[in-house]
Amino acid sequence: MSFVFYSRPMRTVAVLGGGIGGLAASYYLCKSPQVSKIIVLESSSRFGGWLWSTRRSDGAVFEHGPRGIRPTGAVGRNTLNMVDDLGLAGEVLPVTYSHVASKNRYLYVNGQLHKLPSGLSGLLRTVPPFSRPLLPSLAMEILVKKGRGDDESVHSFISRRLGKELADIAMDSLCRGVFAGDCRKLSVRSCFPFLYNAERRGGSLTLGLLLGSDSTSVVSPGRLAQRSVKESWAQWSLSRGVETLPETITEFLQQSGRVQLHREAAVKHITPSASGWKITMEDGVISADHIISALPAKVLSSALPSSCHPLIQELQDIFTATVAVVNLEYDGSILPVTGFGHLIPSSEDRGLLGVVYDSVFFPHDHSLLVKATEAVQSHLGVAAAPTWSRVAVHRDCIPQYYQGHFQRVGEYCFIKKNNLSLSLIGSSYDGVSVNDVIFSGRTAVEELLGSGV
Ligand SMILES: Cc1cc2nc3c(=O)[nH]c(=O)nc-3n(C[C@H](O)[C@H](O)[C@H](O)COP(=O)(O)OP(=O)(O)OC[C@H]3O[C@@H](n4cnc5c(N)ncnc54)[C@H](O)[C@@H]3O)c2cc1C
Ligand SMILES: C=Cc1c2[nH]c(c1C)Cc1[nH]c(c(CCC(=O)O)c1C)Cc1[nH]c(c(C)c1CCC(=O)O)Cc1[nH]c(c(C)c1C=C)C2
Repeated sequence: MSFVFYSRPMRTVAVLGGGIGGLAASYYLCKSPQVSKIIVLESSSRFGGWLWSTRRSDGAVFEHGPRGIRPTGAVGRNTLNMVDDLGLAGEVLPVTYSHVASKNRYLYVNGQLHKLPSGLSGLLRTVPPFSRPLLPSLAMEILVKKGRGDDESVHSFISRRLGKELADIAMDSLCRGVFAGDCRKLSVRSCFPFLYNAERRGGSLTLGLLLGSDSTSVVSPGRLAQRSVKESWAQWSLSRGVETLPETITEFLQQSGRVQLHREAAVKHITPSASGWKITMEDGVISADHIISALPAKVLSSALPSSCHPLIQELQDIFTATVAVVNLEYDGSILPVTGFGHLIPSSEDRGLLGVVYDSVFFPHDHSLLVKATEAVQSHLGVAAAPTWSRVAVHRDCIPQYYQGHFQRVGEYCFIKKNNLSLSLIGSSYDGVSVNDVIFSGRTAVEELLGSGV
C-alpha cells in the first residue's frame, strides 16, 4: 500500500458524508484559501443527516432528530459563532434556565411521573422516586476513593461514587435520553468525559468540578455566544427547525464557488493512489489529495481497502443504536404537566426511552404509532386521539461508546503511523452532540491546514 506524504499545497479535499459533520468541515475548509477545491459526497437526496425537520404549511415544525443544542463550553460557543456567521442569529429560539422547560424535567417510575428535584430544598428532602435525600450522597461523594482503572461503565462509576439508586434511575434514564443506550455498557470516559476527568483531577466529582475543566480548547465567544451567557440560555433551537442549520451551510458552500456538492453519490471504495486517493462511487471515480470522512464508522470500514486492516476492525467494533421517533400532535393544551418531557429508566420499560411531549422512542417498527399514543395516554392521562402523527425509524443513528472506546479511537494512530491523508470526524468518535460533531469538523480542518480557522 502506498501512503501519501504532504510536500505540496492542498488542492482537492473530498468530504465523505453530508451530515452536519461533513458540512461543518466543508464550511471550515471554505474559510481557508489553502484549499482550491472541496468535493462533498452524500449518498442520500438531502444534506443534513439526522438534522431533519418537517415544516407544515400552517407554520408548525416537527423535529425528527435533534431539537435542542446546548450553548455552553468551547463546543457550544463554537456552534453559536458559526450560526452568527451564517446570519442565523435572528432565527435562534433560546430556552433560558428560568423557563419551565428547563426547570421541570420528569422521570416515569413505578407507573407515575416524578418531577426531578431542583434547588437546595429539593436536594435536602426525600423526593420520590428516590428513597433518600440526594444532598448527603453528594456530600459523602468527596470521601469515596478515586477509581483505579482507565475506563469503567457509566453505571459502575455512578454506583461507586453516588450510590446504586442514582445509577439505576437517574443515570440509566439520562443515557437513554442522550445515547439511546445502556449505562451498564456505555463508557464513562467517552460518554461523560467531564465526570471522568473531574474524578481524576480532584479525586472526587465535587472537587474536580469545582477545580474546573483542564480543557485546552479555547473558543472566544462571539456576539451570539455572549448573548447566550447574558440571557442564561440552557439550550437553543431555530424557528424554522434545526434543519435550517445544514440548509444554510449548504447555501453558503454553494455561493463560495469552490465547493462541489453531490447528492445521491454513495461512496463505495476509497483507494490510496500516488497522488492521494481514488474515490469510487456507483457511477464514477474522483481523485482527491485528502479525505475527510464524516461517514458513520461502519460505512467507512466497508469502503477502506483490506490493507487498512487494523483500522477496519476498530471501526467495525463501534456499534450503533436504532431508534424510532414518533411525532404526535393533539388539539388544544392537553398535557397535565408542563416541562421538557419525561425519561423512562430501563427497569420501567425497555422499549420506551422517553417523551419530549411530542416525540417518543421505540425499538420495533410495528404498531409504533399505537404504542406512542398508548404511552401518552397511560403516562400523561391524555385520552384524546392525536390529530397529526409521523413515525420515523432511524436505523443506526446513534453510536454507542462502549467501555474501551478511547482505546479503539486510539488505534487511529494507524492513520498517523502510515501517513494516511485521511481525517475521521462525526459522531462515531469523540462526542455525539451536534456541537461535538461540528467541533470535530473544525479540529480536523485545523490539523490538516496547520492553522486556526
Ligand atoms: C433522534 C435523535 C435525536 C437527537 N437529539 C439531539 C439533540 O437534541 N441535541 C444534540 O446535540 N444532538 C442530538 N442528536 C445527535 C446528533 O443529531 C447526531 O449525533 C449528529 O447529527 C450526527 O452527525 P454526523 O454528521 O456525524 O452524522 P450523520 O448525520 O449520520 O451524517 C452522515 C451522512 O453520511 C451519509 N452517508 C452514509 N453512507 C454514505 C456513503 N456510503 N456515501 C456518502 N454518504 C454517506 C448519510 O446519508 C449522512 O447524511 C440526536 C440524534 C438523533 C438520531
Ligand atoms: C429518540 C432518541 C434520542 C433522543 N435524544 C437523543 C436520541 C438518540 C440524542 C440526544 N439528546 C440530547 C443530546 C445532546 C447531549 C449534549 O451533550 O448536548 C443528544 C445526542 C439532548 C437531551 N435529550 C434529553 C436529555 C436529558 C438531553 C441532555 C441535555 C439536556 O439535559 O437538555 C432527553 C430526551 N431525549 C430524547 C427523549 C425522548 C428524551 C426524553 C425526555 C430523544
